Order: sequence, then structure tokens, then C-alpha cells
Amino acid sequence: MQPLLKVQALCKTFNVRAGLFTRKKFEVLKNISFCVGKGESIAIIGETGAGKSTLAKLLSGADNADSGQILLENIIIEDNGVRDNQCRHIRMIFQDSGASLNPGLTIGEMLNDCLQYNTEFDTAQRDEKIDATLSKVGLLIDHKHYYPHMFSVGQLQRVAFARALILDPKVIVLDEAVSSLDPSIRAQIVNLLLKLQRDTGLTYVMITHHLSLVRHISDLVVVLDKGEVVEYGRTKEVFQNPQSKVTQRLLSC
Ligand SMILES: Nc1ncnc2c1ncn2[C@@H]1O[C@H](COP(=O)(O)OP(=O)(O)OP(=O)(O)O)[C@@H](O)[C@H]1O
Repeated sequence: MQPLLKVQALCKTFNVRAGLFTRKKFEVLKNISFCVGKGESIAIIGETGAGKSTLAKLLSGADNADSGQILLENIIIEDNGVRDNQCRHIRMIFQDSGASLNPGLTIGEMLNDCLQYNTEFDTAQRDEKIDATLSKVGLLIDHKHYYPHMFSVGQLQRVAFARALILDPKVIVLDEAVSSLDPSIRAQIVNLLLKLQRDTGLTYVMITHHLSLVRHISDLVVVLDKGEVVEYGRTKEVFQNPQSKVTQRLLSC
């Protein structure tokens, strides 16, 4: 299968404090490479501090790498830290979606702003797109008149999906996006993820500590340890026969 998303030799260094007046370089991601196909899911797992969230930020364009490339459908969208800012095809959903919504805007206004800044749609086209997106994520059309505080936690996560989906992305990066939800709501959101993937061929990059979720959803898995890929492959094969000590440790927890 032709990869949809290809990550090549991505490196990221932070300048961290090393003493009162000194700073040192801390290599948080070293030579990260992997690829994933259209309609597939890949999980990024690893122990705390391994670099998972940093990688998620690089993929979504929230931060830039120092070197390496990110390619989408064989087109370079980030090259040695220079991002193609026109690329709206990778969107990110965080753990606490409610906190990132503007409390003073209704959901309809927020989605409308998103379309106004990023598309040439007229008012009628924007309205139509907002209604279609809300129903795609299992919300009511009337919910566009609601403010964020009027939603439950599970509904807020659906709003986050609506915000991510409204620009028709090809990849969604989920950084612990279902972890904080209680089990029944988590199951509903996971079912929504799977349905959206079936219907639209979305590709997911999922950062999570929930290995049962990885087993259930992910075709592929990347295991990070101290910023390096220590294992990468089909989830079933990696989980059945883990080669690295870190994967063995994660699976035994
Ligand atoms: N802006 C920053 N400046 C300096 N160091 C940072 C910065 N962001 C992250 N780090 C460090 O980079 C390392 C990786 O952080 P990251 O959040 O990517 O790990 P993680 O695998 O997502 O961890 P967790 O599972 O605990 O969320 C950590 O040691 C962290 O302290």
C-alpha cells in the first residue's frame, strides 16, 4: 500500500537549563521514521517522557522539527523544520478538548470562523458544512447554538472532532484524546472514530497509554524509548512477539 503519511529521520532538540547560567541541548526525538497508509491507524506508545507528545506536535505542525521530513501523499509538507503552512490535512485532538474551546463563542460560530479563515465558502456553503459535520460526529444541528459549557465531557470530545473534521483532513493526531473519558463514553467515542474511518478513509495517529485501545484500533504501532524508535510494526505481531525490553515492560503492566 502507498503510504499516506511518511515520517523520515525526524529529529528535535530542546535547549534546556543545565545550571544557573548554562543551557544544554536535549535530544528529545532522534531519527524518527515510520509510515502509515490511508484508512489505517498507527499508535505511538512508550514510557513517560519518551517523546510521544512532542512527536504529535511535530506531526500536526504545532511545533517544528530540527531536521527530517514529513510527507503526505508523497508531497513534502515539512522539510528540515520548514512547514508548508497551507497544509490543513493533519489536525490534532488533545486530551482536554473543552479547555481549548473559546467559552465566548457558540460551537456554530467557532466552526464558522474555522471555515471563514481556511476556505472560500460563502455563508450558505459554510452553514451546510457545519450542519453536515455536526451530524457526522453524532451531534444535533441545534447544538451549533450551544456554548462549550453547555456540553457534557463526551459531547465536548465530539465538538473537538467536529472542529478537526470541518476542514476535511486526511490525518487526525489524537494525543490521549479518549483517555480521560469514563469507559462507557470512551467506548462511544472509539466507535465514532472507527465509523468515521470506515466512512471517510481517515488515518489516525494515536498517542495513548491504553494498550487495550491500541490492540483494538491500531493497525501499526511505534514504540518510543528516550526519543528513539525501538520497535515498529503491525500491532498484532509486535504485541505477540515483543522484541524490545520497553515493549515487553509496557505489555507486562
Ligand atoms: N518545550 C520543552 N522544553 C524542554 N523540554 C521539553 C519540552 N517539551 C517536552 N520536553 C521534554 O521532552 C521529553 C519528552 O516529552 P513528551 O511530553 O514528548 O513525552 P511523552 O512521551 O509524551 O510523556 P508523557 O507520556 O508523560 O506525556 C520530556 O523529558 C520533557 O520534559
